[in-house]
Amino acid sequence: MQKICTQTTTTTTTKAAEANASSGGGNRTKEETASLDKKVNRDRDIEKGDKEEGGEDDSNIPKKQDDKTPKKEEKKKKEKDNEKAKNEEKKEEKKDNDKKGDTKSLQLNHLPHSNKEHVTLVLIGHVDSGKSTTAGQILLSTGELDQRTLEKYKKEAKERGRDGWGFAYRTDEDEEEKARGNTIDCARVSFETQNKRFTLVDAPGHNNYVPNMISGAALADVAILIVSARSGEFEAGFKRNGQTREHSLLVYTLGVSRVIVAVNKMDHCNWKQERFELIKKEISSFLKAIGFKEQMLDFLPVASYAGQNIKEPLAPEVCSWYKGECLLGLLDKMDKIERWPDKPLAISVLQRYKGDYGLTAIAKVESGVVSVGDTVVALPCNQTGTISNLFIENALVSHAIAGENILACFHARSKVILENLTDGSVICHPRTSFVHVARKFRAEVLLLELPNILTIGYSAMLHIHNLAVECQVIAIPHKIDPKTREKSKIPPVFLRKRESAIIDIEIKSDSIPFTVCVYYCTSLNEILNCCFVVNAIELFFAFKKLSFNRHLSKNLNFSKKQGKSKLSNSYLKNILFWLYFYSKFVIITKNNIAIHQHFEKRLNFSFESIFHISKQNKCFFYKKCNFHQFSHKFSKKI
Ligand SMILES: Nc1nc2c(ncn2[C@@H]2O[C@H](COP(=O)(O)OP(=O)(O)OP(=O)(O)O)[C@@H](O)[C@H]2O)c(=O)[nH]1
Repeated sequence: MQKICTQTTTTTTTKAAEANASSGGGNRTKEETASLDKKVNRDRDIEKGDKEEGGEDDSNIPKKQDDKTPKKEEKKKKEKDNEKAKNEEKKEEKKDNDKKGDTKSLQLNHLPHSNKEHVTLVLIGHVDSGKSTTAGQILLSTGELDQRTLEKYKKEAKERGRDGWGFAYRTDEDEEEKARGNTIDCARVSFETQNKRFTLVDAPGHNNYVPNMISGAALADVAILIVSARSGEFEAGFKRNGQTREHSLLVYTLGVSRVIVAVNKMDHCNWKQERFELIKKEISSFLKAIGFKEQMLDFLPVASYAGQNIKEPLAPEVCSWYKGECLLGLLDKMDKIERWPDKPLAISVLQRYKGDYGLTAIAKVESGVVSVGDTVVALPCNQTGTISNLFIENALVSHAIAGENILACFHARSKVILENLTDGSVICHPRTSFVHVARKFRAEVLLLELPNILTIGYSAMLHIHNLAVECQVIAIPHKIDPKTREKSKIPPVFLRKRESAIIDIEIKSDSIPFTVCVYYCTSLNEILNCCFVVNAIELFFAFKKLSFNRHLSKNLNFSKKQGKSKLSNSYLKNILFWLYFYSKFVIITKNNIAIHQHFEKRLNFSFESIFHISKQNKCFFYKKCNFHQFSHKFSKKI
């Protein structure tokens, strides 16, 4: 899963970074080109340094003025000397930086568009509902795709016998994707509206590529759910195992709270209001049942292929009953996403590579601010490094705040190395008290659509951010009464569908430990208040609550009986767990061999710690305690 996704993002982002690095061609925006030109010119100035001493830079100082008065001449001379000294300084600094692989002196202080809020969107929905077409149409409407290129795509699609797939070729660039007419990997593109900047992730809709979709959606803020209004297509996507349902569950558990439902292909039903209302009613009640709040849902009819209701409101002769915003209008007017720029730094790493700027992480700033020159620590490898360069949308920046998707480059002298900066790692400032590495944790779960039962011993894969690790349910200390919310005193032997319980999870010993950022919130309920989802075939279950309990050792209540579960392994099939970390969930899937092997290759860490929690000033602070101490206490209790 991760491998495939890596390729896509690396090709888009790496290429861009490399293009910048070499100051070569590439698909840059005007601002990027301007900033790079600036940088190159400055480089040249510095290189020329000595030569300019000979008076070549006098062209900037009109000679006539110099001759006017001796005072002025003196002043000019002084200025010139100062400039020379500055050039010398810059030259030295640059030499030094070049040696270190650091280009701090070349940084831009601000992005040209930094006053606009950045939002990451993910396009989700059943296969062929029109996600890629919508992405193409959005890019065309915002000037990120030109008509000529689109015509080329359309022609190519026609030649391949896929007339109508032209728009999709903007994001489905891969040969296989074009040949199949399906998105396989998540593609990332950027666009801007009047008030906002967006990164748009086009996720695959096909059932086979759900892991790719999870990876792509892991860092999204808002989802655009594309539902086809075409007769039979909506029904197929919305049936029990359809991806309209599955993707909605996934994004919810990945922490997305806002969904824009675009009912697409309205041209197929002649813009009939009844069809739209029926779809709206069904999807709305389903999304609310998952846990989305009504006020966070928007519905609009569109016909992406013709670009109707994407950039411009609908003409009355096309559709007289819809009076709301068009898609780009809705996106532009969306409420600000809550961010934590003033909290400690936490950057989740999507992927990493070694490029012209050295070790580079493709990442998202989840909280805090990161600046060029910052000393940071990567977890779980616990290796330090210095940020030498930061890129946002291919532009060099001096800092990046919460919410931004970045390329973070490490100084050549950094201790952190490529092999250890695994996907899903978290970068934070050293000695931060809220990012931790763990092997064990406790969570409250609600089991939805569980065909059989759940007992101690479930083996599964845990996904957090972009990381997947193997884990196991090691205890079910309490069942929770759905009405009173009281915890049972006796540990249940097993759990059934729709039951809620406290369970303890352990990361398997040969697996990479995972890094947990505990986001700040105003009350414990806030951190714990979430919903959870279960899918019938996949047998998902969700951790409703994450509670790194202060008295974990006291509360833990392993039962020897439970340990000797009579249930056979046949029950332990394809599980997906969801664990919520404020706005982030962890997903656990069982028997995902590809992921397992992928991680096994690089698993050589051994962090053993659990959390203790205390509450101070409306924030949560965690102290690590040694796992062995914990086990000791625990075994004493037994
Ligand atoms: N009539 C009509 N067809 C559309 C519309 N939007 C998309 N299509 C067609 O639907 C088909 C699938 O579109 P895609 O954009 O590839 O669908 P997708 O959801 O990205 O597909 P996957 O990524 O493979 O899940 C193409 O033939 C499009 O031309 C629309 O508004 N009206």
